[in-house]
Amino acid sequence: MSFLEINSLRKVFGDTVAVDDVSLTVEEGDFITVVGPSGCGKTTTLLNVAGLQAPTSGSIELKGRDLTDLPAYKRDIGVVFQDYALFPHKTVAENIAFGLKMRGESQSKRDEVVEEMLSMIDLEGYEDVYPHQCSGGEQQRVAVARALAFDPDLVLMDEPLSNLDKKLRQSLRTELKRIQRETGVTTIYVTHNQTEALSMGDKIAVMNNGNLEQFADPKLAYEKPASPFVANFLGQSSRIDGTLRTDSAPHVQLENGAILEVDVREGFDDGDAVAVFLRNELVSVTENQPADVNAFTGRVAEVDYQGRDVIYYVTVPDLDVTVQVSGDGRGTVYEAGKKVWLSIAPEDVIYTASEGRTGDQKHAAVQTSVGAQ
Ligand SMILES: Nc1ncnc2c1ncn2[C@@H]1O[C@H](COP(=O)(O)OP(=O)(O)OP(=O)(O)O)[C@@H](O)[C@H]1O
Repeated sequence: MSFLEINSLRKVFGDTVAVDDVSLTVEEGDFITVVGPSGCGKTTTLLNVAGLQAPTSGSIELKGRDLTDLPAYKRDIGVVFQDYALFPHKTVAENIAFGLKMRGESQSKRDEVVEEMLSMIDLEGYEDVYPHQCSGGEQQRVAVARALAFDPDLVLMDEPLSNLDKKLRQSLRTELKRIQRETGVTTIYVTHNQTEALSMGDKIAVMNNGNLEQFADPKLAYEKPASPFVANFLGQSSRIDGTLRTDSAPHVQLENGAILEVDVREGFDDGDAVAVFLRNELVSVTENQPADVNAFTGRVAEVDYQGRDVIYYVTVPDLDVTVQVSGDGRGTVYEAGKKVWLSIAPEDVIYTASEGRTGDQKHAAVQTSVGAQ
């Protein structure tokens, strides 16, 4: 039995299937990130776990207890939602102590916990301050403290950092991870930001269209995606379709006859239709022909200089696609029209079982990921 078990969760609103069929098991102390494009069912999943919505079907068990008929306030679950604002007319201390007060804890116990929480979120001395006197980042830290103060079994966070600027979001990410490590509280964290999901999660759940596409260690999901959707969603890459050949030099045979050497992935057989994803940071771009096996010549079609990095869109006739690659912005920056060589090591070539091709995919070879920030 796992700490949290979500079994075949389904939630339908009229004609809309918000969550189709999601099953997920979470171990105690884990920090799980849930990521996926807008409307894929992340928030609905969380609301059902929190008890703020009732599932159409399926069940949720926490510590072996079926939560289905348990109201939200009896679930021992702390929530931090993007629009779940602090109580504006209560001080920071009163906000943090709210759950404890509801439980009938004494004033001295509440004061003790508030002090402990304020120290944890680095806001000592903020007891009597009101939310409107706090910055956005401070308010979110107070919201986290409020969710943790009553020592919940589980904490659910829905895009808690999305209203903050990039720099603050990065520092709060680190802080949230530290707080979670210190408290050891099992946490489910929803975001549409892939970097956040990969960097924060002990495990990452990738959702699409109300379903769970992959639930795995972030590195595994990034390097061995379970589906073309996951490969495309986690990271920037260019897609090419072909057929896997697992003879002496394993390779993917592309439709135009070109060959990309690859490592063989467990579970794949000779003749499988595969979708190859060239991660833009794993493709090298050079002026001279490299000695590597997977080397292709092409022409720079577009240059996107970003300071430290430079992104090139290189048209490669042999691969029949425009490949997106990142180069070093600090060195020589190639101009549009320049002839260059692209190469990628066989072990860096990512592929998944192809979901069946449509005519559109061939022409949409440059796949930028959705929602990257
Ligand atoms: N109360 C509701 N009534 C009707 N439809 C809803 C309701 N809540 C969600 N939906 C629909 O269910 C689907 C999933 O929504 P949900 O909010 O769970 O997605 P999400 O992945 O959290 O999206 P976002 O990242 O934009 O917050 C969407 O199509 C949404 O419009």
